[in-house]
Amino acid sequence: MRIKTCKIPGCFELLPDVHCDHRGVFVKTFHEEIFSNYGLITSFAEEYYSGSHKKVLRGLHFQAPPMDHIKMVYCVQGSVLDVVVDLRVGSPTYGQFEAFQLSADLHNMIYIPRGLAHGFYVQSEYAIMLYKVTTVYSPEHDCGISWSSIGYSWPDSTPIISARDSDFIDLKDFKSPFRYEGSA
Ligand SMILES: Cc1cn([C@H]2C[C@H](O)[C@@H](COP(=O)(O)OP(=O)(O)O[C@H]3O[C@@H](C)C(=O)[C@@H](O)[C@H]3O)O2)c(=O)[nH]c1=O
Repeated sequence: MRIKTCKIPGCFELLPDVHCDHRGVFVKTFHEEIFSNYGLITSFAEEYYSGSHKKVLRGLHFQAPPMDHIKMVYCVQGSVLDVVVDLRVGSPTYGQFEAFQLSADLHNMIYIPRGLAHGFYVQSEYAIMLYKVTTVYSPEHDCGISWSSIGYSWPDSTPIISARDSDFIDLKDFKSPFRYEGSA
């Protein structure tokens, strides 16, 4: 597995080894010792996935403290534009976004530290996104900021979104509970 640092500190793009043969591919997405050697968290509390149609945009989501979490995401079917936003006050990239192409063909994964909002836009006919998170789902702490308020040029100005996602506050009006601590 190769680990690429990103613009936003504590965020990493993980590139697992891909074993191809006449049957298809074999990809290992988590290995405790490798993660530990890279200083990444090895204990996850939940894993889940979503399936979404083309033009769906989900996000931008995070869980507020004390239920904030590290999140690992990857696309096992289709392709998405995956976007994170740094909400950690004091971070050198506070308020900035970073976008990644994630796809089943690229086999890449994003390791997202606490204090970042996350979302994605589906470019393929259908996309399945898989997540590992370090704290359990807590509806009272499950929050978001408006996808259209972060200064990113999404490829679609009228994506398919949930009612909840359409009501989130703009980034500029958001009072962040997150503080940058110099690492993930
Ligand atoms: C996230 C989540 C949702 N749910 C429920 C709530 C709701 O009834 C249904 C769908 O929830 P949502 O609309 O929030 O699903 P979704 O918009 O797919 O939420 C996800 O979005 C992306 C961008 C993320 O980063 C994820 O962490 C997660 O927040 O599933 C759970 O039971 N457990 C969970 O962990």
